[in-house]
Amino acid sequence: MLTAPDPESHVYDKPPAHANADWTIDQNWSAYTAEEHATWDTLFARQREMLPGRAAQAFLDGIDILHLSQPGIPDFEELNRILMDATGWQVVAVPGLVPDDVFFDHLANRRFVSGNFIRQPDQLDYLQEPDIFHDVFGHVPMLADQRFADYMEAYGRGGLRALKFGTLKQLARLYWYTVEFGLIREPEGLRIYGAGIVSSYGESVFALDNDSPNRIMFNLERVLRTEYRIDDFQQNYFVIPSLDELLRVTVETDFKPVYEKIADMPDIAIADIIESDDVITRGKQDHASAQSGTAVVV
Ligand SMILES: C[C@H](O)[C@H](O)[C@H]1CNc2nc(N)[nH]c(=O)c2N1
Ligand SMILES: N[C@@H](Cc1ccccc1)C(=O)O
Ligand SMILES: [Fe+2]
Repeated sequence: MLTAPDPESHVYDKPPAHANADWTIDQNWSAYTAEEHATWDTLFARQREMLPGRAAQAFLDGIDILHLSQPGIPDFEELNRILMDATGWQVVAVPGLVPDDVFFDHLANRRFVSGNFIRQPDQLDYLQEPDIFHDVFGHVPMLADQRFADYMEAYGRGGLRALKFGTLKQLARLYWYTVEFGLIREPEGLRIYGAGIVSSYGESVFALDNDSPNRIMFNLERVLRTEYRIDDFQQNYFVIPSLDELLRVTVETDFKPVYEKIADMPDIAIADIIESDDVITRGKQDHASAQSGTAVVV
């Protein structure tokens, strides 16, 4: 069984005994039970029904290129043969959240880290930490796209730089609002490509159709300054005009002067709209205001 009975059990401060020095472990694919494979199939079937007309073209292409519609939890050995061939990326298993420098180093070397455990059948809709469904179904299809593959590698290098500059908080917001919760404008309309959206049944509808969140055209400085919440659907989504444009303003831009410029500027609160915003939808924010309790803001 590769399950997560206790969320705490997947957070470590040094590699656990069964892990390698770079925190990777064996996926141990043959240990998945029939029930665990069935959980993957249930999640997959639900999402694939949702995604036509919602997911970005690059994401849909990735599902096909990687043969992800085969039943059962993917075996990384098989998946990596195709992924390596497509873009030179690999998926490696880790026991849970790994430290920032380890995470960035893997990305910079075209290795995407994935949890090897899958959520329990009573956690289909919500999970605190990334399991293999989020990590593989959510993230890996985009890695079959050459442009996104280059973006993620450059992000890893950028992460190692940000650690030196003390700007991790700002750079992590870029990951959040693109890799995890990004929207893209395609000829037929807005589409989702962020892994946190595409792997979520509820958010894949909410992010596009609900009138609660803001949808704002992507602007680098703006995103680096914007707080985010980790406990509920997002209150802001940022829309990139294309993957080429995302690469132009990130991979081809030196962030050092950007970090210096925004160092003196205030952070932007989660749902605020600022004057320079190119707003697509001004959200009513009724979903957020209906929730009790305070948001966990980062
Ligand atoms: C910004 C920071 O590096 C980021 O949150 C990292 C930390 N460690 C991680 N570890 C795993 N396994 N997966 C992740 O997505 C991350 N994210
Ligand atoms: N170009 C950025 C790094 C980066 C690349 C791609 C995505 C995100 C960040 C820097 O100079 O630090
Ligand atoms: Fe993720």
